[in-house]
Amino acid sequence: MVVLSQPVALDNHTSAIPTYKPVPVLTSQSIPVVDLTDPEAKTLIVKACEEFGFFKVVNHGVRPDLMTRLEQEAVGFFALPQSLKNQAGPPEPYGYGSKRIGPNGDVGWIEYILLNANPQLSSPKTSTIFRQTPQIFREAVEEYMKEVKEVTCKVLEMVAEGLGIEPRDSLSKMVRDEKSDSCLRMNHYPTEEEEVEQMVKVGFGEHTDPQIISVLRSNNAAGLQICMKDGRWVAVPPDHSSLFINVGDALQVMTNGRFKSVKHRVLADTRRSRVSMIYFGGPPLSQKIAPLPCLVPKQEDSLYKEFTWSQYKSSAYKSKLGDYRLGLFEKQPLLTHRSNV
Ligand SMILES: C=C1C[C@]23C[C@@]1(O)CC[C@H]2[C@@]12CC[C@H](O)[C@@](C)(C(=O)O1)[C@H]2[C@@H]3C(=O)O
Ligand SMILES: O=C(O)CCC(=O)C(=O)O
Ligand SMILES: [Fe+2]
Repeated sequence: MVVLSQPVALDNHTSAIPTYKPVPVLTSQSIPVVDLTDPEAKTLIVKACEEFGFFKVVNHGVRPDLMTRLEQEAVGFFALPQSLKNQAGPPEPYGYGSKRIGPNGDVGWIEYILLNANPQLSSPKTSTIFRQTPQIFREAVEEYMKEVKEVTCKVLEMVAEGLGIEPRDSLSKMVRDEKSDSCLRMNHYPTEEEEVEQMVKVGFGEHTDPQIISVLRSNNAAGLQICMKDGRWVAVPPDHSSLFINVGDALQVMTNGRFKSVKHRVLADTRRSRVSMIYFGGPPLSQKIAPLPCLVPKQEDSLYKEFTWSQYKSSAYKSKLGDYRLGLFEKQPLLTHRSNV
């Protein structure tokens, strides 16, 4: 496995995809695994969210054939001629994108499709994606999203129970809401013919996900790494039959920092193509986000200002991938002692 030293070269083809000389990183045996059918699951989830902001889920209930079918459809789309794929881009923010991530100059060794989870809000570009391939792709997306949304809500209900938040659907109802601003991303980290020996490319630079939680499924190609509390990077062994959960910024705020949104990245192994699909469980745009009163009995202990998801999202889209987006929404610490000078 690898960690990054300083970038040693820039890819001249795409101008700025950082390429690094690999140095060893830990491969984690210690990433928590939660069996959703375990009666202790809620306690284990809370512990994992506090310690890592990340965990793996087994017995999640998403049918394996749905995951495989969506992966195959995505692979079929990514195999189309570049000119056809480009008709579905550039993403704004939904649609097909290649190498550029977001609107502020971030790049990676990646191509992707970003879809709004709400079919009523699908953009003309999204429709173009489906026009390139048979109807089966649209169906695979819809069926997968239905089941992965259930897992998302189940995990959020377990979080609520584990933290003693009432009612138990306080968090999950934001994702179940028909106006929920959730999205699905399918990422493809391609192989490269001309392999530069002993180099890794940044597929998706380090960042936290802005939403409540993200639910990730990938094929068996490695690449995902998470950052531990002490700053060390840990490689996550891929497992195509499991799902991986990330705590997002909105959940960090609602738990008043008890859960931390996990910093993560993908370092592409250009000998093996990685395909991942991530469901980002988000609240409605008008949803107010603030520490939950039951977790912060004294208002003055609240670490964050209240904001709407719409405000956070606009702010996120003005930021670069690696920026600390929550900084703007933190309360200033109260000065308890005045100096006489
Ligand atoms: C650089 C950016 C891409 C991103 C929007 C942003 O300005 C900052 C957050 C990025 C991120 C990370 C998690 C998800 O992949 C994503 C869809 C999201 O909601 O926030 C992406 C955004 C994107 O690629 O549009
Ligand atoms: O592709 C992956 O494995 C992770 C990508 C990711 O973090 C994201 O899309 O936000
Ligand atoms: Fe992410």
